[in-house]
This record gives sequence, structure tokens and C-alpha cells, in this order.
Amino acid sequence: MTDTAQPPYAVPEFGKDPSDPPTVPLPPVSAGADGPSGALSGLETRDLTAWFGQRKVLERVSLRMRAGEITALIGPSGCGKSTYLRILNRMHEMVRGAALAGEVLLDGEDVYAPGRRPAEVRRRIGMVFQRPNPFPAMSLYDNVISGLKLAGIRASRDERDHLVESSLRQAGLWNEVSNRLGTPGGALSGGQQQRLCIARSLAVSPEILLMDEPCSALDPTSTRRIEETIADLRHRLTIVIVTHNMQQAQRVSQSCAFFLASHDTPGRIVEAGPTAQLFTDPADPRTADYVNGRFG
Ligand SMILES: Nc1ncnc2c1ncn2[C@@H]1O[C@H](COP(=O)(O)OP(=O)(O)OP(=O)(O)O)[C@@H](O)[C@H]1O
Repeated sequence: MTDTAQPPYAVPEFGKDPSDPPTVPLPPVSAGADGPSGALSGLETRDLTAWFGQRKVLERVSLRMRAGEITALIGPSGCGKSTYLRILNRMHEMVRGAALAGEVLLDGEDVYAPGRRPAEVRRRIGMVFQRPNPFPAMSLYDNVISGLKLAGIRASRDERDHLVESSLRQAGLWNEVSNRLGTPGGALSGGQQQRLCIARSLAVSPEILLMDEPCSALDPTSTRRIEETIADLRHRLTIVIVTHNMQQAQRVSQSCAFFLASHDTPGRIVEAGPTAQLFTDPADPRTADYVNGRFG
């Protein structure tokens, strides 16, 4: 039976955050392994339960997403993967009536702790969506730096130039667009637009990058290009990717979590562990059935 118990608390509505972000200097580009601390950040959820209104869609999801790894979230449609991803950087609360319980720890600190600003969490934990969503009329240059103002980061012209180049290089797009940074984002191909969106996310130096089926709208060549970019980024930041493509999960990830829900039970993790193990020697027969295409 679907559990309709009241959630313990509703997450605050997006936009109701009382304090505007303070303006801060430009952080080092992609702190990551080359950054000042030399350490990458990890994410962990403990007993995460989520609701839309009275409907519980995730239940007690505990998962460790290790620093510097790519973790793939797999599972049939509707099992809560995207919801889980959006909880990680406080986007779940943008949906009216959404609620959650449990903890999301970024380097051991709860991103939902009282007083913690959603905008600061979203700067540190970036998101790339299923459909490329650059600002179509805005130049490539401005697209890349469009997140700075939102994050309250100030930068000189030189710093911005450097940031645009380094972000586009990391996203694997620089060589294709370096001589036309003034052209609008909408003029790029779908795959290039997705890499532009990755560059835009990288420009605010996130520690974690969440990717929600980033290749599902792309052709095989663009998909391969994005996968190469993801693999390159692994050494700079921690990545969590939702994918329906089992080959992609095997190609890009080191760890994998298999989610499952049914019509009367909310989404839960059936099994999580090293990707190779989940695909070759899963502990649960449902995992074997899913990764071998027997359902979902
Ligand atoms: N904004 C919303 N309001 C109400 N219910 C929602 C909302 N978004 C998602 N849901 C419900 O939450 C459940 C989990 O959805 P979610 O999109 O997280 O699943 P998913 O595993 O990512 O699916 P898919 O693979 O098809 O993208 C589904 O039953 C869905 O209908």
C-alpha cells in the first residue's frame, strides 16, 4: 500500500530564501584535484525519503557517492532517479508541495541544515539537464559566465576571459567555438549546446556535477563526445549521472545504484556498488533482470 503518512517537514519554497547571496570574489577555476585543497568532495544521503504532496516517491535512500568517482543512477522510468538527483542540490524544493526527510551530506555537512542558502548549495553542486538549455539569443561567451551573477561572484574582464576559455576547454568545446564566442548559443548543434551547458556549470567551480540523462536528446556521435568530456572531468570533480543507457552506465561510471519502485511502493535502492560488479555479478536477481534488459 502506498504510504501516505505526513512528511516530517516541508522543504522551504524556492525563492523564499531570506538572504540574497553576498558578492564573493571569483573562486579558483575547477578547484578539484588541482585546486588549493587538492581534495575532491563527496556526497552522501542518509535515509532520504521524498514526497510530492501526500505521495511518497522515495523511501530511505542511503547512498555514498565517492569523491572523484562517477556514480550512475539506473532504474526503470518513474522509480525516482530524477527526484533523487534534484534533492541533492536542493532543486526538489522548487516544486510546490514537495517535501523530504533524511540527510544530504556534502563533505559531511548537511546541505539542508538550517540557515544554509540554496543558492550556495546549487553553486557547489551543479546540474546539467536532459535537454540542452543554453540561453539561445545570448552569446556563447555570456552563456558561459551567466551563472556568475546568480552565484554572486564578481570577476574582472581578464578573469572572465580566462574563465570562458578554461570552462569551454574542460567541456571539450573550445576548439570548435574559440573563433566565434559572440555567436548565439542557439546557433550550436544539440551536442555542442549540451557541452556549452556543461561549460556554464563548470564556470562557477562546482565540486559536484549532477547530470540528468545528459545524452538522451543527442545522436550517437554527440553522445560519445559528451561521454569523453564526462570521463575527462572525473579527475576534477565528482559526478552523479542518471542514465537509461546501460552501455553508457558501464562506459562512464565506477559506481552504480539501481533504483526500483512499483505502483504501491516508493523508489528504493535495490543494490549499489562497483559498476563492474552490478553488471557482471549482481547480488539481487532484480538487478540482473534489469541490467540484462529483461524489464524496464
Ligand atoms: N513535480 C512532480 N509532481 C508530482 N509528482 C512527481 C513530480 N515529479 C515526479 N513525480 C513523480 O515522482 C515519481 C518519480 O519520478 P522521477 O521523475 O523522479 O522518476 P525517474 O526515475 O527519474 O523517471 P524517468 O526515468 O522516467 O525520468 C514518479 O511517480 C513521478 O510521477
